[in-house]
Amino acid sequence: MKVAVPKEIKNHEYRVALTPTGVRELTGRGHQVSVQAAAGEGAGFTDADYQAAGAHVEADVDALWQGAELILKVKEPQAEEVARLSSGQTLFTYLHLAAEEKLTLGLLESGATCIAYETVTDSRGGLPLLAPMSTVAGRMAVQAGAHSLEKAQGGAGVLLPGVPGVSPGKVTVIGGGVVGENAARMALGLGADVTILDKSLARLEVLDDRYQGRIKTVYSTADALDEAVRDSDMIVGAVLIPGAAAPKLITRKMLADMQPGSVLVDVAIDQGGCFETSKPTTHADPTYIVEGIVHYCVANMPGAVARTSTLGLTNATLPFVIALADKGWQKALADDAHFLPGLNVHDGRVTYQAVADAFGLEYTDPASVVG
Ligand SMILES: NC(=O)C1=CN([C@@H]2O[C@H](COP(=O)(O)OP(=O)(O)OC[C@H]3O[C@@H](n4cnc5c(N)ncnc54)[C@H](O)[C@@H]3O)[C@@H](O)[C@H]2O)C=CC1
Ligand SMILES: CC(=O)C(=O)O
Ligand SMILES: [Mg+2]
Repeated sequence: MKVAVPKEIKNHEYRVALTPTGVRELTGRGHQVSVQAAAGEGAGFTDADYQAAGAHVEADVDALWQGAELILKVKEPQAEEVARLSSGQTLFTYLHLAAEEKLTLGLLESGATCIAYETVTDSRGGLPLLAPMSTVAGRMAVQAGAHSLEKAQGGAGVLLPGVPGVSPGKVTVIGGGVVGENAARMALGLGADVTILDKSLARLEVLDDRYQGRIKTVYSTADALDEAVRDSDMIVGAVLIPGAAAPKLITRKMLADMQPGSVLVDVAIDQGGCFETSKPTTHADPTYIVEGIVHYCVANMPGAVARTSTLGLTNATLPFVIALADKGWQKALADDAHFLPGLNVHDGRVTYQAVADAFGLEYTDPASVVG
């Protein structure tokens, strides 16, 4: 199969979808891999590394896209990438469609087959291609939030660990999944006073058992959210309803109850964000202030630590990439009930229920298109 790896073009996105190690796995199976010139640079891989693994390094971006059957990316396609996609091509990347109507319509119009990393499942109820980047983003969330608490960033001037004789800062994490647990671990490591809210009692039980009371767990209700808003120096938004737009859990009105200079870190921004006042920001300009509250809403947080993130992401995606290249998308998805929910769009049809629901579009069962 002809596989193409474009250079990512989203603002400050330095990850790459395939490493030289991945290229070697594919070329060893007889596939042809083209990698855009400098695609791996930000993650520490040179064109020569890719060539040594058997890739063709392509400087002409038009030729790269036009010659591809399978396109591997990291971030959701930007407008100029959507314009390059055509019917008969398969795209495998993060999509986050429920938060992006224009992108959804563009992919439908392209006629391409679009498989999302973030809706592939596993036998333990997890999201194996989201989890590595959620781990990164959760760990980064507290670094970013702690920096945002500094006065020069508009923050309240709170140092999370406190000092002897001064209480630590309070961090509340809403959603105790992969992002939430990793954020909580970092905050705990810094010496903050940490609480996790979740709607899943089973998940709170796991966290309580794992952290033995060092992290407080609270069942998420409107009352619990009101209390979190009044008490927290930092709130991390880490909820997910797979494939769907995030619920708005903190409204603009609730910001008035927060201490000025408190910080909201909305990691769930890639699914639309879980705070009413969130809007996507970039690494170039990551924060803004609403009602005195600092908002950090970067939708591609792991891109800033591209070396670690690329290695973590590609460890998880490579087996699926190999299946797509070896078998073609139809058989790869038909053979694996956990890969099948990755299919979001095929030949002008939406094949993921939550995306169809988000925009009132017709839903097609993915099982019906894989034959
Ligand atoms: N901004 C960025 O760069 C990145 C963003 N993300 C995003 O972070 C979000 C969280 O991802 P994961 O932790 O992997 O998901 P997850 O599925 O592991 O965890 C989500 C948790 O939210 C809980 N939840 C759902 N609705 C809730 C509610 N109303 N109140 C409280 N808890 C609720 C669930 O029970 C679950 O425990 C996703 O939107 C993901 O796409 C992930 C990586 C990078
Ligand atoms: C999950 C995601 O959107 C990211 O890693 O950028
Ligand atoms: Mg994202």
